[in-house]
Amino acid sequence: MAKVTIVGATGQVGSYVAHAVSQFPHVQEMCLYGRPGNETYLDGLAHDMMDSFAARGTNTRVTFGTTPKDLRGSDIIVLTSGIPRKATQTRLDLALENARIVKGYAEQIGRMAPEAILLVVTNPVDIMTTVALKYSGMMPHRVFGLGTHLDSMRLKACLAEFFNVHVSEVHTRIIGEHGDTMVPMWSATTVGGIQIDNLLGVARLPREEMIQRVKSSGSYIIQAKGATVYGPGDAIATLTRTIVEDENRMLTVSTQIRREVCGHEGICVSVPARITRGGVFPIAVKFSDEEEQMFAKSVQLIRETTDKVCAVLDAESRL
Ligand SMILES: NC(=O)c1ccc[n+]([C@@H]2O[C@H](COP(=O)([O-])OP(=O)(O)OC[C@H]3O[C@@H](n4cnc5c(N)ncnc54)[C@H](O)[C@@H]3O)[C@@H](O)[C@H]2O)c1
Ligand SMILES: O=C(O)C[C@H](O)C(=O)O
Repeated sequence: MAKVTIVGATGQVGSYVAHAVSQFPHVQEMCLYGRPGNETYLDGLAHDMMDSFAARGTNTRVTFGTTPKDLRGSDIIVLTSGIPRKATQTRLDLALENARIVKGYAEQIGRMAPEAILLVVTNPVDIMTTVALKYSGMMPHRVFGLGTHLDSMRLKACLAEFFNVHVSEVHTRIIGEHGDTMVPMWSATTVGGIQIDNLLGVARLPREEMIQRVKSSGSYIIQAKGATVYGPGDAIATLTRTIVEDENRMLTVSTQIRREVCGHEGICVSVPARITRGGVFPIAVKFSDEEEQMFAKSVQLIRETTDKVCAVLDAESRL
């Protein structure tokens, strides 16, 4: 049984995730965590969720908190606090402002719940995952980011539509940055268990167009309705369930890589990783030459931005 805490529960993504995750049988307590001053909102949210659970027959206990001691006893913490981008911005535009928010929460979590597993959602997620890892002082396998799991699901939806099959027939993965330098792993893409290059219809597959659609999906949805909620929310819920129920799945999430991935190390970026109740562990994989080159560019961009952001945070801490 597990206590799951959603930091940023007053936000659009946080509140949806809290509701979605509470349905899983092993979630005993759902703690809605927010900033001091938001107690009334959080209490209202807790009551609204309890009504929903009564209607659905869910037995999860809902609590809320705004002070660090409320984080104690958490098995999984999902960090969604931060500014969302406007349709005209890139995720990288949010880096410094959100890094300050993530640093503050990471320090609290590192003090109050160092044994929890921390799932970072705040954008730009790869950079925020390194910030969370660094300032929480937690073990690398206990801190990971949503990364390209959402992008992989978006590509899966495009492929299912193109091949006119149920989504469960499609397996595909995207690695690298949750952003413009993301890398589709066509080498690991199958439909009905068949590698796509062996499918006769594949010649017509508009690969570049599909990847552009995945890359622009977030900004398209933000422009149309203000925020992406259900896509990320259910991607986060899947990852949380994978941990709580110890499903031992291999998914692409942002995790600190060591030299096992193309010789890069010391940065959080999405690669295939084993996700268990004990934590998240990157897997040594051989990529195609093209994937490896594209992945190197993605790592370089993330590293440059992460270094800049951490230098500012460190300078501010010394003031
Ligand atoms: N990684 C992904 O795929 C993904 C998907 C969706 C959203 N996101 C990111 O998640 C974050 C939240 O998105 P949202 O749509 O829920 O936004 P939202 O505006 O609805 O919610 C923001 C949350 O952050 C909190 N917050 C804002 N400023 C804060 C501060 N200075 N200190 C502490 N808390 C603060 C708010 O109280 C609220 O709980 C954004 O950074 C967004 O880009 C990431
Ligand atoms: O695009 C965004 O800013 C939100 C999120 O990263 C997404 O891809 O839905």
